[in-house]
Amino acid sequence: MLQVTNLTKFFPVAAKTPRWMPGGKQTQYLHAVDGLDLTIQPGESVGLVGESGCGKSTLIRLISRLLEPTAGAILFDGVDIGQIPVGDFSHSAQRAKLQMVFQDPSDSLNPRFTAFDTITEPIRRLGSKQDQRRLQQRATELAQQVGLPPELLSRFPHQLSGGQKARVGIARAIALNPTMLILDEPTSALDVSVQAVILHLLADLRKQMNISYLFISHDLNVVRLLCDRILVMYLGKLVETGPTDDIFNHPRHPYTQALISAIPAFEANPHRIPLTGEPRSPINPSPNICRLYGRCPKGDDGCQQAAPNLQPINDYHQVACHYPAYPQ
Ligand SMILES: Nc1ncnc2c1ncn2[C@@H]1O[C@H](COP(=O)(O)OP(=O)(O)OP(=O)(O)O)[C@@H](O)[C@H]1O
Repeated sequence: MLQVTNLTKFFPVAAKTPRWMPGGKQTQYLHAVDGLDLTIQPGESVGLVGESGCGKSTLIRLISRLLEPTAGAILFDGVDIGQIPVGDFSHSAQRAKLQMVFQDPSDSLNPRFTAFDTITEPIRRLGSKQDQRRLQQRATELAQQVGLPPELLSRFPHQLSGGQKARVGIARAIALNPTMLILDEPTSALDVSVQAVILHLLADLRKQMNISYLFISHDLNVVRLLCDRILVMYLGKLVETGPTDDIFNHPRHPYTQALISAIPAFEANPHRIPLTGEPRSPINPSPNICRLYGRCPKGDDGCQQAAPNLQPINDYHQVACHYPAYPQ
């Protein structure tokens, strides 16, 4: 269904070397996505997890052709969509089959569109031509499928609750019977009780429609509920992949272990490994975890001590790996 090979995105960042130094000012590159391979089978639900700044959004913007890759191929349903120019992709046949559900429904819905306009927009843009009565009928079917009362179809986003807006975004995404959905933290902006309802809706839709999911989340519990397999991303690379239960029960990579041990529990966990940005705990000093990746403006000494392999470049920390040799 989806096969990504050696996908790479480098962003140019301002060079730190002053112009007057030998060699002059050189452009350096931030390796947001760094030679990444992944495959998703038909009907499979795959979770992508990783800390803030590891490259998740860049990866999905590449797959959904919102960004041009530096290198690599993106094969979707046998077509190398990486070759379709970014401007043409939104009108292509592949776009109809590859849909997205975005993070915050309040931000992603057009405030000037009613729920009906939003849900039927992909049909009008990419589907077969349909009269208004048929569109109304399809919008009602979709609203029922996602649990949105059809009488709300005439409302604008500001007249809907967070959960209702999330349902509108999902109805829009499934309007053209896609084979794959990319879900970018679809429930992170919702309060916890609504989150659970929307996650169950997504699980049900997958069963009914046999759609593949690429599900991005910070929340491992959410991924556990919805995904067959997990990809763990760190500094632009996949550092571990495996069936969900294996990743939870036997995480192999130190970063995955840190992520899993950070899942909130009722009792304090003495073996918890601090994640990036957290103060190191006296119980587990965790010397190889960079606490400041992406946030340290000048590569400070504390950071150097916390991660001896760290090599600050410009305003970012670019490192091959903070961890000791890891058995692949
Ligand atoms: N257009 C850009 N130009 C330069 N750097 C960028 C650009 N977009 C993203 N980056 C950098 O690429 C890295 C990866 O960013 P990305 O948004 O993909 O991370 P993320 O894992 O999605 O983070 P979050 O979970 O916080 O959304 C970050 O260091 C970010 O600052």
